[in-house]
Amino acid sequence: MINKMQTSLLNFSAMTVTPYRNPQLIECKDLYQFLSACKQTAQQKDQTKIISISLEMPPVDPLAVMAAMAKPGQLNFYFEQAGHEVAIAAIDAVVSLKVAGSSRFEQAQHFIKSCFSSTMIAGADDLALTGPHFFCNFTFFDEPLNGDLTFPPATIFLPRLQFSKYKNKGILVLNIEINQLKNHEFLFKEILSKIEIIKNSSQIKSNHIYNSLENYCNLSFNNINKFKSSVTSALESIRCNKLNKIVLAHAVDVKSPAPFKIIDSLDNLRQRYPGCYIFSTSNSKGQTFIGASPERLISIKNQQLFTDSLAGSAPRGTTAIEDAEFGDRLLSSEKERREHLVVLDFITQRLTKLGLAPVSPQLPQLLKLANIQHLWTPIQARMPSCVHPLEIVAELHPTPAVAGLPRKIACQQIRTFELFERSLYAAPIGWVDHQGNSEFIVGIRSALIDGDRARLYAGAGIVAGSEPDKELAEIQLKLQALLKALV
Ligand SMILES: C=C(O[C@H]1C=CC=C(C(=O)O)[C@@H]1O)C(=O)O
Repeated sequence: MINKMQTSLLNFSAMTVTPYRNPQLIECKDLYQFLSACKQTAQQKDQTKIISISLEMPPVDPLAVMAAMAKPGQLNFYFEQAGHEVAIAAIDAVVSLKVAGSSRFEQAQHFIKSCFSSTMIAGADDLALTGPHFFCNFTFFDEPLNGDLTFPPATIFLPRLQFSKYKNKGILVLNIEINQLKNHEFLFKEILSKIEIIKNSSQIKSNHIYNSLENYCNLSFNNINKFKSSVTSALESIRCNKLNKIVLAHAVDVKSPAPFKIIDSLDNLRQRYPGCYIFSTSNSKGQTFIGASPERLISIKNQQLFTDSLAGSAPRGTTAIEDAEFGDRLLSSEKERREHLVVLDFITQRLTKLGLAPVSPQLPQLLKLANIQHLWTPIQARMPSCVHPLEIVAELHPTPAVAGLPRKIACQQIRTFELFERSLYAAPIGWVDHQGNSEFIVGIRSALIDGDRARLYAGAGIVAGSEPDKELAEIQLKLQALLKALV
């Protein structure tokens, strides 16, 4: 049976069971009784398949929890915004869906809705990031070329364990299949042991080793000329009015003397890029997609939608004066402003089409990251309750910040110009919760890690007036920034 110390650690006095949307509050004295109550309630509701229990915990680092608990062969997800003191680790799947094709966002939405309708939600509900969350990654294209299924076009999963930290609070969400409750004594012990592992997750020892390209065997830098010739051809399409804008990317393959360490690389990324969204998502075959993206596709909190137009770039200066000069030049460049406006107009139109009323400032601002600065316009809108977050994702992806305009022609040309599969590069990666909250980022400044090999991706927007050498310099800047953090 549960002992007194464990009971007090879990603070069950604040705990409630909320079956479906009919709040029926049941006070529990300890976890064991609580599980019995869940079992009984679930038996009464015969459609219940999953129980989601949220518990307040000490504010342990979710990356340390990931290091202690994630195993190869599982679906895993990590997400952190260091500047906003929020991080989430999602480990292993209770239920998952993998689909392809043009209806993938719709299928994902139906899957999530149907799972939520058979989930009993219990425990702490007055904290951020409680309750079940579905973690999703979608590839850039809805069908892979050459049957590349490293990551399927859509992967959606409900984790067995989700540990988040928001400011000074830790939140554990356990999602449990109902049949596990049959043996709730065993389950109870298992939960306690997980709680112990989380509490004892030792801190990540930051070693701040930053790499340079010399450390790696570079497998594919020679394609760099191909990138420049693609930019030249794309400029020709723009000149002939076939295209207004296209975003062309380049991939670099590197081989390290030893397997890449995902946790250490994520730790490096969060230290170096606190203003970015640090992420990793692992398939169950040993490959991980990792990155530090400055670009938010959507963030929905309490029915308020936030998104960004992010396009137009300049390097950071080495002195404050040089940095301000680069920033001023970026803000006043007609070419960069045009590249930016295409994205802003597109997002505004797409949201309006869905019945939203987006608002944004008149002029772009500068978003300054450690290695680069961008033109940035934040966009806000109230979310109607009838619109699902994935409808917004489906409508926006891919924006002209990563594809181009007209979107269909740009996407066709990307497939002919780029010699590699984009996979999760520049694609939506994020989560959806049971209350309509959601966060999706665009998977840029990213790499696919497979043992000792990494494929790094970076792209740049091409519009009339773009110069192949400058675009190449921009993507090299982006690639180097990521490469330095991979260890
Ligand atoms: C496509 C990428 O960046 C986009 C986001 C911000 C600025 C961009 C640019 O200035 O070209 C790109 O549109 C990338 O980094 O791979």
